[in-house]
Amino acid sequence: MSTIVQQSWKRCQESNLKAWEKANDQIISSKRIKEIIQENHPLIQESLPLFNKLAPFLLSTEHIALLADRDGNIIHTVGDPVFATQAQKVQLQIGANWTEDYKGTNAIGTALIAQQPISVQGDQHYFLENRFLSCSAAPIFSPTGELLGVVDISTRKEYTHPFALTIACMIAEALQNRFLYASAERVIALPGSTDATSSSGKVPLVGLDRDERIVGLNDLAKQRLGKAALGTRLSPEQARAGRDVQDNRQRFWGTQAATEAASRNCAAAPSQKPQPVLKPFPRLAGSCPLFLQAKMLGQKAAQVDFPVLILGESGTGKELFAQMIHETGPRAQEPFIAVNCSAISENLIESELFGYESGAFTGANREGRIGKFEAAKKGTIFLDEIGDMSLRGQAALLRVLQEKVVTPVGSNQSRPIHARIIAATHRNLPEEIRAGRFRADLYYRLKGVSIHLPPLRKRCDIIQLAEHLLQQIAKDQPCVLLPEAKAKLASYSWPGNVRELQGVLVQAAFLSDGEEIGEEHIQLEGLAEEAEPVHAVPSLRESELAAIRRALDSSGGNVSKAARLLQIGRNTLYRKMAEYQLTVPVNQEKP
Ligand SMILES: Nc1ncnc2c1ncn2[C@@H]1O[C@H](COP(=O)(O)OP(=O)(O)OP(=O)(O)O)[C@@H](O)[C@H]1O
Repeated sequence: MSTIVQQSWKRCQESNLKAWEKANDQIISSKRIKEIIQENHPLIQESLPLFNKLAPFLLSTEHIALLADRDGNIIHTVGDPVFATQAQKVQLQIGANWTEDYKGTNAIGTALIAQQPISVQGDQHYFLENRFLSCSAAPIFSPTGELLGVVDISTRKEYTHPFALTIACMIAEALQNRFLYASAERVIALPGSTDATSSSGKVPLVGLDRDERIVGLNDLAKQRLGKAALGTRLSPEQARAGRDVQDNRQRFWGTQAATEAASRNCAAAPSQKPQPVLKPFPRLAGSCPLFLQAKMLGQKAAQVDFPVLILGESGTGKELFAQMIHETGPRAQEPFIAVNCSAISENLIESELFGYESGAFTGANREGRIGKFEAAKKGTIFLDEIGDMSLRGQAALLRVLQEKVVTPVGSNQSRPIHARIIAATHRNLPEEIRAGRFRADLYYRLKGVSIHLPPLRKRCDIIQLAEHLLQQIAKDQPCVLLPEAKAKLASYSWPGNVRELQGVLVQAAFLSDGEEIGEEHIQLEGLAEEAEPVHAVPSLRESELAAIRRALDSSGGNVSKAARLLQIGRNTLYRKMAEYQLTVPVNQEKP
């Protein structure tokens, strides 16, 4: 174990965290997540292009990349949905806090404290439940040296990759450079940057303001000049010898991919290529970060021709999503043909998909019929419920994907196909593959880009979505949701997702017979009482109270120690204890 990890374990033990117990698994409230995302807007803004560039490479590798703010809150993730689902079981997801206080030794929390890049592998995690993970994190600093957050790459411990830490460091460094470019009038590379340092792709960069004062340094420049150089002027010799690089930042990226990302997204670079314009998905409503993340992937997928696999529970909007990808892409003028694979009987699947010749089988149309692939022409074929397709159908489909031709039943002439393929399923395909019900080779062919649509119960924008749907339902007579109705909608678990919400709202609009929808008009399936509260998110006050109780427990009533654990001042803690009417037993109270 590295010293950093050992020190972290010691901190966890001193804080009385029990490795075998469940780690604190609170997810912050959706309102607070929105605030945190707002507060970290520049960090997210700068990170998005890098994360988006990385995302396709993570897709089939069971890796995810995460961005956490300086307080350890996860604010953005991309990567393989299969691993993302496993990671969610230990709250490695947006809205969770991964500081050591909550999650013990882990890459995000420990990198924040150590302020250094770190890998935490399997058993090095403090909590037993996290020991299936392998995580590598690198802190992100502003050009003036403040800690802004952490980039983390995580996977299962069996898939540990030695480059994960390097990639996390590269992203953190790239982000730092982006901030430097954004904050400085001019950026120069210090002399000597073409020697030994350049082989590592690193260059000492100095950001200068209009008066030629140093306003930012990257790590290497900080090592050279010292942090005290901030606010001073470079010596005339240094300034003369420095190379102006404001327009050449792509040199500082180690990889071609990163180079492209840099040149595409660097706001200040005159040589900037235009950003690919992502077209809006007009009919898809929602503002939840989980949903927006999926939407952004969909918008990007619309611009390219890769196969797309949309995953999500029934009623989450998979078909509508596929339509949006089609309608906003270059094939929009061509047909969109949806096929429900679960509704076609096994022996008709070939004739449905590939067509048949006249007299191919009893009951067939006399003239024959073209199949769905040909009907889609140069448009999109949407294979819904692909997880329910028979193994025979899968074998036939795989052949078509490999050979790009179809042979109608009863014919020996194959015909080329040109349609783009989007598939969707509510099933867990890796599990289906393990059970022998789905072909792995077909899965990998279909999942060029996989997009996971969150179930409604995990979304924090239910009310916004409800209001959007209501507008569509009651076009002529606008309806308003009263606060109690909103509360009822927000506290239901929505097993039928958006489709169920739509149905409930149609009924509510009908029952209310007027402009206002009250609680009594919202008729749920009677599951509400059993259902977990949506998101199981405690309020901010509840979380704060729980954190304070826990800190006091861990510190055995020592208020100073509890305040340190909470990273607040002792007086603040006393004030909050008074506010929550918390007392420490007299015999336990220590200064
Ligand atoms: N984000 C959204 N904004 C507006 N309407 C939505 C959204 N998501 C889903 N819907 C609506 O919800 C209904 C169900 O969506 P859709 O049929 O696309 O779901 P699905 O996941 O394909 O369902 P299934 O798996 O059962 O086929 C549709 O009427 C769709 O228009």
